[in-house]
Amino acid sequence: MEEKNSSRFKRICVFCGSSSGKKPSYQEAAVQLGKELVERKIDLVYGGGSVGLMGLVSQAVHDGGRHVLGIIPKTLMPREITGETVGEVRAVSDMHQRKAEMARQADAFIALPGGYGTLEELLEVITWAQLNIHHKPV
Ligand SMILES: CC(C)=CCNc1ncnc2c1ncn2[C@@H]1O[C@H](COP(=O)(O)O)[C@@H](O)[C@H]1O
Repeated sequence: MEEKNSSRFKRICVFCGSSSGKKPSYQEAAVQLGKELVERKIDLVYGGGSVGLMGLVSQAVHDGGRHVLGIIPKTLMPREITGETVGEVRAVSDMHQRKAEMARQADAFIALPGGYGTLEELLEVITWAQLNIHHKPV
């Protein structure tokens, strides 16, 4: 069978909810996106949580054997990590550093459903693109 890759993206940043959301379709989409990244041989960078949609997408990518890089402020660890996280977890000092590091590590950005946090992260990378701070697809 022909392989789906080779994507021009090595690692994609996914922004998504720290909760699972109201509709099962959100959870399905998170798992489906994770599998799609695996199929295209793309690694993941994300906010590092094990909760909600963040947990689902990171688990799917990790289960498929791709590298998962989670970037999380130390202070958020008790709140957004329950049990084990998958892949590599990098602790940073604050939210700004987290977003900067996620943006630096990614070749492109994808947002799934989420709350204010997801919206804020997405809008930041959109405005950074508008300001020519980066030229990565959102
Ligand atoms: C309204 C506003 C601009 C608030 C600023 N607040 C935030 N800024 C940046 N990241 C956040 C903020 N709130 C939550 N996050 C992060 O965004 C991720 C998704 O959160 P959410 O479930 O979509 O929520 C979580 O990892 C969370 O730590």
